Amino acid sequence: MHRWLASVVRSFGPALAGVAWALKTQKNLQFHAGATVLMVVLGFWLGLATWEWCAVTLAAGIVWAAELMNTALEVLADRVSLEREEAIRRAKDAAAGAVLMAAVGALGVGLMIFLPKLWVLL
Ligand SMILES: Nc1ncnc2c1ncn2[C@@H]1O[C@H](COP(=O)(O)OP(=O)(O)OP(=O)(O)O)[C@@H](O)[C@H]1O
Repeated sequence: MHRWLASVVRSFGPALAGVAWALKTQKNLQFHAGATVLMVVLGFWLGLATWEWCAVTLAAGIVWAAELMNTALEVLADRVSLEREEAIRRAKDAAAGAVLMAAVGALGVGLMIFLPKLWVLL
């Protein structure tokens, strides 16, 4: 149990370094970070219910995960070849598509939760 816990904690180091590196270098992730901060501020201001926090947290987490996986795939693809390759184009496009789908889902969740509350206030 103690060894298992120690290895779990040790694996946080590289994982956090990966997030930090991606945040420093990837403009899209910086945009997601800004959107996440805005979401949290708005959430506290509007007093979201627990289930609403669950929905927006899950939606934001999926977008972060998709963007980080997209970044990982881009790094690996560029390591494989910097030449124009059909397979690399398809792989990068599919990974970018995953981010797009996650972002569309998150936008839908955000609109459904935040819009009615903002509407009442305005
Ligand atoms: N080696 C390649 N061969 C063929 N097409 C490529 C190649 N590299 C990039 N592309 C095309 O250019 C697009 C953008 O790829 P790029 O690696 O520049 O991502 P990016 O602009 O950094 O994307 P993101 O904004 O998600 O970080 C890809 O989706 C793909 O269509």
